[in-house]
Amino acid sequence: MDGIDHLADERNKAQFDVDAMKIVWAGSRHAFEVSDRISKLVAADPGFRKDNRPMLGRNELFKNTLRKAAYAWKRIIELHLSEEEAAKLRFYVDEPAYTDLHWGMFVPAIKGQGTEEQQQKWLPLAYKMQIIGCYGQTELGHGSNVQGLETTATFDPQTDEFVIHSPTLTSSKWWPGGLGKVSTHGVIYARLITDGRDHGVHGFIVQLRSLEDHSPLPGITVGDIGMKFGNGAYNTMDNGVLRFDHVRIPRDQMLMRVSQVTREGKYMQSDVPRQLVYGTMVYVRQTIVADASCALSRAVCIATRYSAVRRQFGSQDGGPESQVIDYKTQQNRLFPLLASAYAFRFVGEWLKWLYTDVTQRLQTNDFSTLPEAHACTAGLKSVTTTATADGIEECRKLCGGHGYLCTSGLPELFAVYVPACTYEGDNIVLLLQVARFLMKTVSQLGSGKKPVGTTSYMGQIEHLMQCRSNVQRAEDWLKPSAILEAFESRAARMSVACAQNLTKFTNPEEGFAELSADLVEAAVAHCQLIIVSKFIEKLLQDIPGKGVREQLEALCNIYALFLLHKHQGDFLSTGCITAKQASLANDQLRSLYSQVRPNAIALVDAFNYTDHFLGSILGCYDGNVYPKLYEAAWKDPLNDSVVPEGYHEYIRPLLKQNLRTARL
Ligand SMILES: CCCCCCCCCCCCCCCCCCCC(=O)SCCNC(=O)CCNC(=O)[C@H](O)C(C)(C)COP(=O)(O)OP(=O)(O)OC[C@H]1O[C@@H](n2cnc3c(N)ncnc32)[C@H](O)[C@@H]1OP(=O)(O)O
Ligand SMILES: Cc1cc2nc3c(=O)[nH]c(=O)nc-3n(C[C@H](O)[C@H](O)[C@H](O)COP(=O)(O)OP(=O)(O)OC[C@H]3O[C@@H](n4cnc5c(N)ncnc54)[C@H](O)[C@@H]3O)c2cc1C
Repeated sequence: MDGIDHLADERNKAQFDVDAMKIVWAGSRHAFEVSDRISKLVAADPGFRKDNRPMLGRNELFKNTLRKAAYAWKRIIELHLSEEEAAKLRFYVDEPAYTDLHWGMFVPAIKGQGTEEQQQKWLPLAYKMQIIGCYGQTELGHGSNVQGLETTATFDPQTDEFVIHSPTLTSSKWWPGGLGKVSTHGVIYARLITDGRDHGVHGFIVQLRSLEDHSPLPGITVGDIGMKFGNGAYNTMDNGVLRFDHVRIPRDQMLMRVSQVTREGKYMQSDVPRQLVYGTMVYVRQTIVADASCALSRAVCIATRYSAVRRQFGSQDGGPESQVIDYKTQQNRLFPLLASAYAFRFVGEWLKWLYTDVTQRLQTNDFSTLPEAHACTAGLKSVTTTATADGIEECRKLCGGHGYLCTSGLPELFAVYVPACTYEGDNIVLLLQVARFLMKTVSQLGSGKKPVGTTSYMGQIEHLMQCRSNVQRAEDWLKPSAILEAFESRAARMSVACAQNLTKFTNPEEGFAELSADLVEAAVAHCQLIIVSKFIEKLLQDIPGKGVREQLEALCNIYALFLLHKHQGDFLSTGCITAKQASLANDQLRSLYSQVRPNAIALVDAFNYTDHFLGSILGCYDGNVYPKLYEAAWKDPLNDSVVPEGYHEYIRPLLKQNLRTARL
């Protein structure tokens, strides 16, 4: 606007090489270059404008999303973008659309659960978008309890077909994204019934709409489920409702990698575990963890830049007031979120590696690491999305009143992000899955079976049950070994306490239900340990760039000590640390805030977000907030006329009536 960088002084304070940190954040130089190029391409293209979203009505908003999705696809083809580049384009376009479910769930479901033959038939059509698919699992009556789904797929040996049917209102499919108005096909989950026997839930490819005129096929009732939380936000997505009235599909449209139905109607299971039917969810949960760091870093970037611009109180001799970022209370709320964004980035990287490893093993029929992959994706999805949703709202509050304006970008970011705590598995339900995994691990400790992977710390259970932290000075908390021991012993003791309490119940399921709140806390402790330890492992790698390692060490320590402070009840009640040590951790935390303070703006610059992507006046790169806020206000449609519409109908009569009353 005025061409001046109002944050230049802040940028000059940085004690590290920001460009090198950008590469660490992106994951590699190549990833940085792709991300940088595609983000600029999207930002420069008026076809991807998004600032008007909160003002649009649903129909207009949705049509605009359809236009953008088609335009994005056109650009992907024209520019010959690779899959990696296309995925980045989707990310920077920053608008939930049916394509997310097509590429993110429909295609992976066919890849993971379809036979070679089925993949060869369906994937080329899906890759060219000649068919568009959704993931139809959840029903009006059942979401979390997948085994409770009611839709049926009954094999008819006469015709070699399955009959897909919604027997009750509650069996209506409800929520699938892309289903409401767009999808031509869906991977639909239904109870497989052959010869009167129920074999549980399986996936089927079902055509929903005509490829000629888009009308629903006979027997199919389909539509959108209605407006969701917030303006704009997730309302660009057509989450749908769907009912089947005895819809027939050929037998070969059952996804048959895990189990098969023969021409004669015989049900057969491969030697792959039935849990692979849930494989698409494992894949998406892993992507959601990586996405958490993106959403949180975006909110933190806005709040950090604005906190450096915003001044309140503390003016001396007529000088400027204090930057709000210098208040310790602001730092105590903001810097742990900054540290969390980095922590989630690195754990997301690691989880991607774990997922790739499991997928490779599955291809060679090695299923041994599947339970851990399930527990890690479920638990980390839960912990990172909860912290991110809460963190975005905290960032809004950190921006004071202006954070409540749509032009801050934060209300829409919150509204679009918060369903991540529910979709792809309710966060509490997922933590209970982690708890089951932990209880199994604890129960096997005496059996000689060595715990591996993320539970390998349980291998030193005797030590972890009795060790006492040897921290004596605040600086001792900077030692990774001190942090790891505290987090490992807290997690181990909480799990063991739950396992011991469970033995008091004769019926283990009853005990599990009764103790579920404690079990969820144990699962959180375990997941937080994973995040802390993966951050520490990241620091063991070669990290080039002046001062970059030092900044990451400070952020890692902030993340760990902030958690220790927040959950000190756990650490104290399990006897892992003393009250004095908890207090020393807090002293160290304050000193780390002072260390990060001069680097704060550079640490958020390292995310390399364009102003277009941030979509926030408060977070704009040049920090020139006030003129932009002032100018944007005048662009609001309410200011199109000086006297508002409705004045003659509703304001003037009131004023006139008051005049008459006053005269009386
Ligand atoms: C050209 C390119 C363009 C590029 C564009 C790119 C765009 C990409 C964008 C991608 C982003 C994608 C965005 C997606 C947006 C999200 C949309 C949201 C979609 C959804 O919400 S889909 C619906 C999700 N639903 C759920 O998550 C339901 C939650 N419930 C469950 O998962 C299960 O029912 C639950 C809770 C696990 C219980 O199941 P149940 O069978 O009753 O289980 P048990 O407890 O009895 O367990 C049995 C046994 O199985 C193990 N188990 C359970 N789940 C799994 C699993 N997933 N994997 C492996 N194992 C599993 C469990 O541990 C038990 O094991 P035991 O050994 O103990 O027997
Ligand atoms: C924006 C959005 C997009 C979605 N997209 C899709 C999609 O594309 N495809 C699809 O199939 N589905 C989709 N879903 C559905 C989503 O996967 C489910 O909503 C989710 O799995 C949660 O299930 P539920 O709604 O049945 O919640 P419920 O299970 O009914 O949860 C209600 C409450 O009960 C609690 N609860 C449930 N079970 C237990 C338990 N065993 N122990 C303790 N507490 C429990 C939960 O913690 C929660 O507090 C989407 C949902 C949303 C919000």
